[in-house]
Amino acid sequence: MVQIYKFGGASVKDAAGIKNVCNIIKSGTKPLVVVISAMGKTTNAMEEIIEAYVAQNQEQLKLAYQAVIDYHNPIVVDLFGDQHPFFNIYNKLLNELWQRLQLRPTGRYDLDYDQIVPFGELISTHIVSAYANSIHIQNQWMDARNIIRTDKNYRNAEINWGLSAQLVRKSIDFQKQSIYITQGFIGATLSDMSTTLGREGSDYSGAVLAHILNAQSLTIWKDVPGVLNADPRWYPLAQKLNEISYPEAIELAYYGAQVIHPKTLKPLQNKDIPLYVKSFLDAGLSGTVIKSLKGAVDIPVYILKKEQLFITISPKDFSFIMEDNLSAIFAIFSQHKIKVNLMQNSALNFSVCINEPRDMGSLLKALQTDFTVRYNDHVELVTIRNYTPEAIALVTKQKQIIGTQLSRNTARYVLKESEWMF
Ligand SMILES: Nc1ncnc2c1ncn2[C@@H]1O[C@H](COP(=O)(O)OP(=O)(O)O)[C@@H](O)[C@H]1O
Ligand SMILES: N[C@@H](CC(=O)OP(=O)(O)O)C(=O)O
Repeated sequence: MVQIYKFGGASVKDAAGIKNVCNIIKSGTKPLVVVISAMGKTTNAMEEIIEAYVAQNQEQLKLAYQAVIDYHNPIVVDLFGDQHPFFNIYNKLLNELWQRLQLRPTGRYDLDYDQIVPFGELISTHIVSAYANSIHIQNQWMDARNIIRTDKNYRNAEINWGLSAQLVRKSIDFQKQSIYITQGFIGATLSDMSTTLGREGSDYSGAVLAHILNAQSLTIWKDVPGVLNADPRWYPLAQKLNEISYPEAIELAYYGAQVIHPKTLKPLQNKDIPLYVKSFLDAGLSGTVIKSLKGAVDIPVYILKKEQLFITISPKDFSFIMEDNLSAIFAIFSQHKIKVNLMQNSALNFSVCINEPRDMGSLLKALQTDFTVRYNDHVELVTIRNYTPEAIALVTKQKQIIGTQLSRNTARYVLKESEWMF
C-alpha cells in the first residue's frame, strides 16, 4: 500500500534540509508519494511579488523577484555545483515566472495571486526531485495542477474529487515508478488556470492524495516531535501527545492548533487512514498518530490565536439579535472574507472574535450602516480543551479578560495582548 509523505517549508529551507528530506524519502517504505511545500518562507516572498505586481510598482517588483532568486540560487549551487543540467530546468522556471510578471494584472487579485504564487512550490519540487535523482533516489516529478482539479474559487479553491481521483489514478503507475514527488497547496481549474487551496494548504493536499490513493498512512514531517499540548514557541513546557482521535484532532485544528491544517483530517477519517506527525529532525522518534480511537486526550491542550479583534455589534433600531440581523452581519463578514473564531450573543448584542482584518476601515463602515459597533483590538484568543482550574489559572493570571466562553470540554478566553510569562 502507498504511503504519503508531506514536507513543509521548514524542512526544505536550505541545502542541508533538502539532503535530510532525501534521506527520509530513501528510508521510507515504497511506493511513496511525496508532497512538498515552497522552501522556507517562499510563499511570503511570493506574496511580496504579488503586492508589487498588482500595484505595478516595477522597482519593487524587481527587488521582490530578485529576493526569491537570491534565496534559491545558493541552495541550488550548493546541491548541484554551478554547472549542471538542472540549471536548464531551473532557469526556464524562473524565466517563466518573470514572463508571467510582464503580463498586465487582470484586476482580479485572487486570480493573479494563484497564477504567480505556485511558482514557489514548482521551484522547490523541481529542486528536490532533481537532487534526489542525482543521488540515485529514482523518482518522478509530477505537476499537481495536472491531477488536482478544483473549482474557480481562487486562493481558497475546492477540490473536484471525482475528476482529481480519475487523473491521479491515471497519472500514477507504481509498477513503473515507486516514488512520485509533487507540490502541495496547488491545483488547477478545468480550464487549466492555477489555483491554491488556502495558505498552509499542503497538509490538505497530502490528505487529498492519501484519500484518493487509499493510502496506508499520511506522514507530515514537522520541526516538532509531534502534536504537542501547546505551541512550544509560546509555551515552552509543552508535552507531546502520543495518540489523538480524529474528532479531537479536528477540534484542535479548528480552534487554531497551527500544526495541522483544519481541512486535512476529514478526508483521512472518512477512509480510516492514520495521520502521523513526525519530526524531520529525528525521523526515528515515534511522533503522534491521529486515528480512530476511543477516549480523549487526558491533559489540557492550549491553543493561542494572536492578532485578534473582538467586536460587539448591536442593531441601531434596538431590534433583537435574531436571524435576520445575524444573516446581515454574516453577509458582511463573508464579503470581507472575515474568519470568525468565536461568537456570542445576547438579546441586543452580538460579539465575535475575528482575525484582524486587512481592511478594518471598510469592514467597520459596512457594519455601521445598520449597527452600532464597539471593538477591542490587540487581543488574543486562548482555547483550552480538557480544561482544569489549574489550566485556566495558567493562561489567565495577570491577564485582562475581555470575553469568556465555557462549555463542558472547552474554555475560551479573549485576552488583552500582553507578554506571556509562564
Ligand atoms: N499543538 C502544537 N503542536 C506542535 N506544534 C505546534 C502546535 N501548535 C503550533 N505549533 C507550531 O507549528 C509549527 C509547525 O507547523 P508549520 O510551521 O505550519 O509547519 P510546516 O510549514 O512544516 O507545514 C511548529 O514549529 C510549532 O511551533
Ligand atoms: N507554501 C504554502 C503552503 C504550505 O502548506 O506551506 P507549509 O507546509 O510550509 O506550511 C504556504 O506557505 O502557505
